[in-house]
Formats: sequence, C-alpha cells, structure tokens
Amino acid sequence: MRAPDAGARRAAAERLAGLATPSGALGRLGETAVWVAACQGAVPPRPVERVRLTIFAGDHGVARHGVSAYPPEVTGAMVAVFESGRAGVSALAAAHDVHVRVVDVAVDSPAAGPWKVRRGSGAIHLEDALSPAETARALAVGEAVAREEIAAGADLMVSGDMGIGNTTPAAALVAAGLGLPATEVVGRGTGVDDAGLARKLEVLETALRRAGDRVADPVKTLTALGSADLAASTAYVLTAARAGVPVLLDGLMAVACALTADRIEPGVAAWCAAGHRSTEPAQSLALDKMGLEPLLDLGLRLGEGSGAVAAVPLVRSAVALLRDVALLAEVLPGESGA
Ligand SMILES: O=C(O)c1ccc[n+]([C@@H]2O[C@H](COP(=O)([O-])O)[C@@H](O)[C@H]2O)c1
Ligand SMILES: Cc1cc2nc[nH]c2cc1C
Repeated sequence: MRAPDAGARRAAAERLAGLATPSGALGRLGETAVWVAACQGAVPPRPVERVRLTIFAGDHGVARHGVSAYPPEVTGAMVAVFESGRAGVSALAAAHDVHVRVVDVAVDSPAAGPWKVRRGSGAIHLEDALSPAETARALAVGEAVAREEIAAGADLMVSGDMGIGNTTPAAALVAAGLGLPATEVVGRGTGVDDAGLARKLEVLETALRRAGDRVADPVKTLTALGSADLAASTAYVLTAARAGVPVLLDGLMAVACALTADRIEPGVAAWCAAGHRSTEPAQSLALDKMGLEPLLDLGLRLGEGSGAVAAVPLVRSAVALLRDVALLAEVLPGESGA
C-alpha cells in the first residue's frame, strides 16, 4: 500500500504554519487540510467537490435472535427510502451536495440485482456468515463498486451501511481485529434494552468462540463473523486507498470494515479520516487502533453514512482555509511566524 505523499504533507504543514493565523489556531481543521493535501499530493489541496457515498445494504441472521430493537424487515424498507431520497442521510447529503448510491448486497428480499451476493448472511453464533466463495464474491462487489465511484471522479469517498442486526457482526470484526473480548465491544446498536444487550453479548461470545483461530486472518474473519455487505464495504475502502482516494469514515460498520481492510493490507488507515464518533464502544476502540480522531462527536448512531456526511462541510472548510488564507509573510513582511 502506497502511503499518502510525505512531501506534500510536509509542504502543507509548512503552509499551514505560515498562514495569517496564530500558530496552531486552526486545530483539527488544520490537520485535516494537511491530510487532504497529502492524499492528493497537492499543496494547496484542490477543493473537495465530488463527495460520493455508497450505502451497502444487507440482512443478518442474528437479527432473528433478539439482538436488535427493530425487525429485519426494516432493512429492505429503508433501501426503498434511500432510493426515494427521504432517509436521514438523504437530507444531509442533499444539504452538503453528496452523491448517494445504495447497493443491495445481501438484503433478505427476492429482489435480484447486479450486486446481490445472497439473501441475508448467516447467524454468526450458529454458522459462518458466508461461504469462502461468497466472501470472495462480496469482496469483488465492493471493489467493482469502488472502481465505478473512482471513475465517476470521486474526490472523497464515504461508505454507509443499512442492515438490522449489523452492529453484532461489526462488533465481532472489531473484537477479532483488536483481540478483545465481547464484553468490551458490545453496544446497544439501535437501542436494545438490558435483556437485549445480554442476548447480544451471548451471541457475540458464542460467535467468537465458534470462529476460533480464524480471527487471526481478516478474510477468514469476514467469512466466519462478518457478512456479504460488510465484506463489500471492506473491499470498497481497500480499493479507494489503493487508488489514492481519501475516505471519510462513518460509524461502527464503516470503521470495522476499514479496520479489516487495514488488516488485509496495512496502510489503509492513512487514507482514512473519521467523520464522527458513534455511540458504539467498538467504533471508538477501532478508531484508536487506527490512530484516528473523529471530527464530530454528536451522539449519532444512525449509520447510513450520516456521521461522515455531516462532517463533509468540515473537510471542505479545512481545505478552504489552507487554500485561501493569506500567508503572514505577505501581510507582515519580515514576520515568518512564531
Ligand atoms: O453507525 C453506527 O455506529 C450505528 C450504531 C447503531 C445503529 N446503527 C444502525 O442501526 C442498524 C443496526 O443496529 P442493530 O441494533 O440492528 O444492530 C443499522 O442499520 C445501522 O446502520 C448504526
Ligand atoms: C428506521 C431505521 C433507519 C435506519 N437507518 C440506519 N439504520 C436504521 C435502523 C432503523 C430502525
């Protein structure tokens, strides 16, 4: 994995230090602008115009086992809402000029489609999520979708998710990637009560036990503990990073997949920024491991890519600052900064 451009990073940091602002005054916005410049290999960075979100949708066998506050039928219903442009993320995307696309990888509906791998993924405490061949197909789907987004000219890519029950396999991916027990990664997802949380913990513990030492291998982890939509999302971020297109991460599912992609090919994390902090503990743990600090912390737990899309104006603001602010040396000749 090629790293973002170190020379551009240095030059961008130098330009940031020379702006007509007190040293360090732009805080995280300054750091974000430097990250964009390094990813683009351009100083000042180009405006981040074309932001493209892909929502990977799929159902999860565990959703029939009391781990979610909502029934699995919501997944397919929400796919239709994304298509009608009236979901939570649709409103944010419209406000911030983000292109949205939804890909049905594994919704449990008879709807066929070019990206459908199967109808729902396996209940991970009872069986593998996928066969190895399905994992390979799902990875190929994520790669193909990402290639289309890159060909469409994406300056910044975002992955979103829709799938009742998906916080259980996503937490399992984080447990596997970080070598943590279920107790540390489990969260309330859509808002399960204490009984639901206890069931979810049991499902996670059983699933991790069932996967055994396969957790040491990221692709085998996707087969045993993931799902078709999470595998596709993993390949999407991996493909973006390989192509040198920066990725803005959303909540638990996007981050669990980025972590898995970084395990498949170390160095993916350098192409990622964190849009927001989810309420899910596993998301924060995975972000820490990847060395990423979220731009927003709003208590969001919607998914769909919403937290990342909400952070897009901050990325654009960061780039505008590094592009458009005068240098202190221009306004105060002889002054090179502190
Ligand atoms: O993005 C997050 O961190 C996040 C946290 C909690 C819930 N969600 C969304 O809620 C659904 C999964 O929650 P659950 O309780 O059914 O596992 C799925 O459609 C996600 O997009 C998303
Ligand atoms: C209504 C609804 C919308 C969602 N969007 C992402 N996850 C979701 C879960 C539910 C239940």
